[in-house]
Formats: sequence, structure tokens, C-alpha cells
Amino acid sequence: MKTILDEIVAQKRKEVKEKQQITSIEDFRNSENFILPVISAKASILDESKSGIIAEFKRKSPSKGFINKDANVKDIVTGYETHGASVVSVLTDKEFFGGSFEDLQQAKEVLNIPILRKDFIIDEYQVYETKAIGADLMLLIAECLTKDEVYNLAKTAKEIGLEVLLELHSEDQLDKVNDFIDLIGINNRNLKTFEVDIEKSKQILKQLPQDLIKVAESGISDPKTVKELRKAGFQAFLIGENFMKNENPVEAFQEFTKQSK
Ligand SMILES: O=C(O)c1ccccc1NCC(=O)[C@H](O)[C@H](O)COP(=O)(O)O
Repeated sequence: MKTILDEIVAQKRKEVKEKQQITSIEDFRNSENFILPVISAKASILDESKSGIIAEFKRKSPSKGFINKDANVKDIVTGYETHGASVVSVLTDKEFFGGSFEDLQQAKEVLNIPILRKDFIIDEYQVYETKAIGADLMLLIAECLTKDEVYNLAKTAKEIGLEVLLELHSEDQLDKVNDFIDLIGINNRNLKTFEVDIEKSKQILKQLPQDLIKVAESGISDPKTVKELRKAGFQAFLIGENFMKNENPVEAFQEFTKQSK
């Protein structure tokens, strides 16, 4: 049975082919952002004056449909930073998440903390693109990449200065971790059923390499869960829908952060 990830990846392959006809890797290399130093997500997460939360700007999702279609990027991400986000995640996929490069670029204009490009990276071309649009950190999803693909994409990212978050869905993907990975995420959302199981993060945690920053991802909606996961050993928490579904995502973020300390 085809999963949503299969569908997304097929769409990405199509998009990459189309984009390659218009913009080359050389164009990306010559772009303004390409020579800018990245802001380290690792350092920002380890900075104890911040919350450890990777706060996501998310308009729409395959599991929930529209969450906050017309949200204002600059207002929301500025609020996230002001109230202690360690990193801001911006969805750049249009088809399934209603995101765009413009969203990330607008975030870049106002933020002083690192930005995660949240997308589905399957080709080296997108790694260069990630740097050119101004992101500091890139996501790789183990579920849709071979071990060699993770290695090659992460290596390219490091060569051009990007940090890499590798997302796992199960223990058997642990062999895809390599020396170019900076942060390791456990995604609690089952991509076949969309069910979320926070226990999954805790189960896999013990087997993760000690030296990597550990991120619990998806379905976190209670500040107590952050406290629990922090106690268990996680240093960062990727949270989107729980803030974005509110009329005022910044207020929701501020309140959540206060309670999760
Ligand atoms: O969010 C989805 O429905 C989804 C479906 C298929 C693939 C990925 C999906 N989400 C991407 C993410 O990783 C989340 O946006 C992120 O972890 C934040 O999750 P949440 O706090 O549950 O919005």
C-alpha cells in the first residue's frame, strides 16, 4: 500500500526535475545567502536561556488539512523568537503543507535564531537550494532515503555549512546515522495511520548516539509531555500544530513554554 510519504516523494522528484530546468546549482552557489554563515541550531538548543522548542510555522498538513491557512509568517515567527524558541521550523512544501520559499525567506528577514527548512529532501539539488533560500538546518527523513542517500545528502550539506537533522521513525533506521548528522529526531507520527504515540520517542531514545542532540517530534500538545521527555533525555521538541491551530499562535506558544519549564 502506498503511504503519504510515497506520494510526497513522487511529487518531489517531479518538482526537482522541473526546477532544474530553470535554476542550476551554480545559480544557488552564486546567490546572496550562499556565503552567509549559518546560525547553529545545536548551539541554540544547548543555550539554556531558551526553551528547547523548535517552533513550527505550519499552514496545512496531510493529517489535519488546513490548520492556519492565512497566518502571517513574520508576526508569528517573531513572537516565537521573543518568547524563547530555540529554532524556528518553516514548511516549504506547497502541495501538501501549503508552505513556500517565500515563507522561509520572510522568516529569515526577521529572525536571529536558526531556521529549519522542513521539506522532503531526496536530491542533492535541494540541499544547495536549502542554503540559497536562507535556511540554517535541513531535515532528512530516514524512512524515505537509503543509508547511502542519507550519507551523501548529509555530506553535501556539511560541505556547504548546513546543519542536519535526521528523522527516524523506528529503531531499524538507526544504521542510517552517520558522522555528518548533528541532530537526531524521533517522529511520533505513524505515516501510515497518522496516529501519534509519544511513547515511541522514549523507547528509541536509549539507543541513540550520546553525542547527538535528541529531538522529539510531532503530536506534542501538553507542556507536561515536554517535561517528561526532557527528564528522559530529549533536548529539543518540534511542535507545530499545537501552536498554529490557535487564533493567536504566539500567545499559545508563550503559555505552553511557561508551563513546560
Ligand atoms: O503533519 C503531518 O500530517 C505529516 C504528514 C506526513 C508527513 C509529515 C507530516 N508532518 C511533518 C512534521 O514532521 C510535523 O510538521 C512536525 O513534526 C510537527 O508536528 P506537529 O506538532 O504534530 O504539528
